[in-house]
Amino acid sequence: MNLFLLETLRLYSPVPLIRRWTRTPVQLGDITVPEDTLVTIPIATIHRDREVWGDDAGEFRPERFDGGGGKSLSALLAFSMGPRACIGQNFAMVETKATVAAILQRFRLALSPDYVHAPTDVITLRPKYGMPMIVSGVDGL
Ligand code: HEM
Repeated sequence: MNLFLLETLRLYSPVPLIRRWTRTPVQLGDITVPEDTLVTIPIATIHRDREVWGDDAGEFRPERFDGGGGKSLSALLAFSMGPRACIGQNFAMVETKATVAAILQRFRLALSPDYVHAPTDVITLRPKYGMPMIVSGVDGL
C-alpha cells in the first residue's frame, strides 16, 4: 500500500505548490535568485516532469517507487523537504493506511459513472465535482 500511496501523492499531490522567500541570493543551477524574492515551487508540475520520472510520468504506476522513484531523492515533494517539511507526514501515511485497510475489510468501492475527473486547486487539491462512489459490503453485506 505504501507504493500505491506514494504514487497517489505524486500524481495528485494535496499541496500542488509551495512558496518561499529568499533571505539571501540563492543559486539555482544557472539562475541566481536575488534576496527578497518570492519563489514558487510547482510541486504538481515537478511530479509530472518526464525528465524526472521518465516517459510514463503521466501514468499511475506505483511500482516506480519500488527501489526509489524519480531521478533524485527530492523528486517527490508532496510533504516538501528540509527543515520546514511537513511535520505530520509519518502520521498522515500511517493514518491513511489504517483507514484504507479498515474500509477495505468491510466494503468494496467502485467509482460511479457520474464521476467527472476534474482535480482542482483550492489551496489543496480536491475533486471539483466530488467523488461519487458505489459502495457494497464484502460478502454481499
Ligand atoms: C497527505 C497529508 C499531508 C500532506 C500532503 C501535507 C503536506 C505538507 C506540505 C507540502 C507542507 C509544507 C508547506 C509549506 O512549506 O508551505 C506541510 C507542512 C506542515 N504540515 Fe503537512 N501535510 C499532510 C498532513 C499533515 C498532518 C496530518 C499534519 C499534522 C498532524 C500536518 C502538519 C503540518 C505542519 C505543522 C506543517 C508546517 C511545518 C513547518 O512549517 O515547519 N500535515 N505539509
